[in-house]
Amino acid sequence: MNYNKIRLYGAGGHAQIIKSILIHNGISVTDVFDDDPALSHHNFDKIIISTRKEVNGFPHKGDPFIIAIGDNKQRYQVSKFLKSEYSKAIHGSAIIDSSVKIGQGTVVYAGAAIQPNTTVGKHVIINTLASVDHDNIIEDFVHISPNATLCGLVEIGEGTHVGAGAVIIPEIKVGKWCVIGAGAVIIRDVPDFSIVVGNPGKVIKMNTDF
Ligand SMILES: CC(=O)SCCNC(=O)CCNC(=O)[C@H](O)C(C)(C)COP(=O)(O)OP(=O)(O)OC[C@H]1O[C@@H](n2cnc3c(N)ncnc32)[C@H](O)[C@@H]1OP(=O)(O)O
Repeated sequence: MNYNKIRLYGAGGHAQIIKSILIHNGISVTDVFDDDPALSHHNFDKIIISTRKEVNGFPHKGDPFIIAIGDNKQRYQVSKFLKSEYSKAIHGSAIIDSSVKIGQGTVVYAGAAIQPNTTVGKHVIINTLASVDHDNIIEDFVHISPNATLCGLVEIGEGTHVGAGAVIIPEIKVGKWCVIGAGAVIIRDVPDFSIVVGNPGKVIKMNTDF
């Protein structure tokens, strides 16, 4: 479904990029909510402060949302509380093959490329100039950072953050809620919850934050 009005949950630095994409695409941002005013970006003047605990008072019904929060765990948590429809924000310069499937709540930034037969889940971030090649499976709540390169037949598990400029060679499976460090080169499968850095990528610790 195409919407011409969208609400944002989150008013930080990541949210301002989503706002910019929506405006370029001719979509109005009707309301912006945040539960942590200290982190809001100066680009947002009117923010409705709300907390996730006010589930009953929150205006779940209305224009669809994008959860405009860069942190994967936070996006996941908000999605569990927010009982609304979701939309997407896709920059006009992104190159996305017509066979690609993209879930609701996902954002694709300037210059990103997504090649044939790739599936991108819900509430995913494909950041600026990221290259996601053919036959990838990107699960929900993933973030592929700027300039990261995912070769063909790569799988990225739920909630994993692939850092800026990381490279993942073909046919690699990265587990869920992992962090791939900036600039890492991943040449072997990565177990769930791993934090991996370096070339070749090595697990340095486990993600205990989830
Ligand atoms: C638009 C945007 O901004 S999108 C956001 C994109 N963000 C990113 O790409 C950030 C990705 N995050 C990283 O690379 C982080 O450094 C992490 C998550 C891998 C590690 O962070 P932390 O858990 O805080 O680990 P910490 O900084 O303590 O480093 C642990 C060790 O790993 C090393 N290390 C950390 N990151 C890297 C890296 N990217 N490459 C190589 N080594 C690294 C450190 O030097 C340190 O080594 P030492 O123990 O020998 O001193």
